[in-house]
Amino acid sequence: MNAAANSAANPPVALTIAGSDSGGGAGIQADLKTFAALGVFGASAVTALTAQNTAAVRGVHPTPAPFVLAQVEAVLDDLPVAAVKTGMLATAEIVRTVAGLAAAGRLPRLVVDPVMVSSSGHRLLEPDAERRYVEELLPHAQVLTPNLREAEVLLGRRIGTLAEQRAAAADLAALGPATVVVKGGHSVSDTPGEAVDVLWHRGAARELRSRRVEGGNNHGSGCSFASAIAALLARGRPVEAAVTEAKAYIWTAIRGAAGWSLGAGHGPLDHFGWASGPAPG
Ligand SMILES: Nc1ncnc2c1ncn2[C@@H]1O[C@H](COP(=O)(O)OP(=O)(O)O)[C@@H](O)[C@H]1O
Ligand SMILES: Cc1ncc(COP(=O)(O)OP(=O)(O)O)c(N)n1
Repeated sequence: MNAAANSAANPPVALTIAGSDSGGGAGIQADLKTFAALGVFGASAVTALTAQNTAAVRGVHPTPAPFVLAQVEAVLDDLPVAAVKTGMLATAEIVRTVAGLAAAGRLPRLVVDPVMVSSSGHRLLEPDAERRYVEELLPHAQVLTPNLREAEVLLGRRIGTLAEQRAAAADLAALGPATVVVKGGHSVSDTPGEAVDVLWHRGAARELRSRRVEGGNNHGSGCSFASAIAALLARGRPVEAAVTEAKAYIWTAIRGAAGWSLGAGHGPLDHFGWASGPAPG
């Protein structure tokens, strides 16, 4: 079957290239839930197994890079993938493999979430893979979505204020991605009470502001935000609309889970709006 063809009767298809979170809150599990919630059929290539729950990452078992390639090619050779999201890439070899696919033009509407460290503090990317992101993968990203800490690593400098967050978005765009969102879930000092993301698009910075939801259930918020952007791109939204709608989606998902007590650590999100609709079961 021709992977580029998609009948009008079919749902849009998106692919996530990311790690598995056994706890179900982040990684491919969050990505596939987000795709489904936004009306997109999700395919996946698993870059690593993690033994993880809401409180800790207990172990990481990366996939050999050639097998990541085999998964991605199996999907691309068969399904009409309209957008791709990358998350935890784990090793320098996997970053190189994904960058090679992107350079060959095989990853449409590529959203890169440069996952490096979990909120529980565990490394999810080999340190020597950080340079490869900058040199090999970022030039092919359509949208880049670092959190503040990841933006600091990619640029090699501290980001402590909103002005610095805005400058970071511009400087990251200069590395190649057409659009950059520097996420503010881990707030800079001058935006208390708010989650302020900075969107760099078409040469200008814009702030996407929302009230900060208190309660601490935000495990997988970065994964789900990037997946929402990819899903909305797969549905044909222009980039700026996709990012704005993804911000609204993630706020609702975080707020919906604010009263949940799933797990002893940072709990997962309400991807399907269960808190505001009929309760499951
Ligand atoms: N407590 C919160 N209240 C509202 N929005 C939040 C909160 N935490 C994160 N967000 C939003 O969720 C998205 C993911 O951000 P962030 O948590 O910084 O990413 P990551 O999970 O990669 O660290 C962003 O749009 C951010 O503004
Ligand atoms: C397998 C896996 N991938 C990514 C993450 C990080 O998730 P993210 O949404 O970026 O942030 P936190 O949930 O860690 O705040 C992960 N933990 N596991």
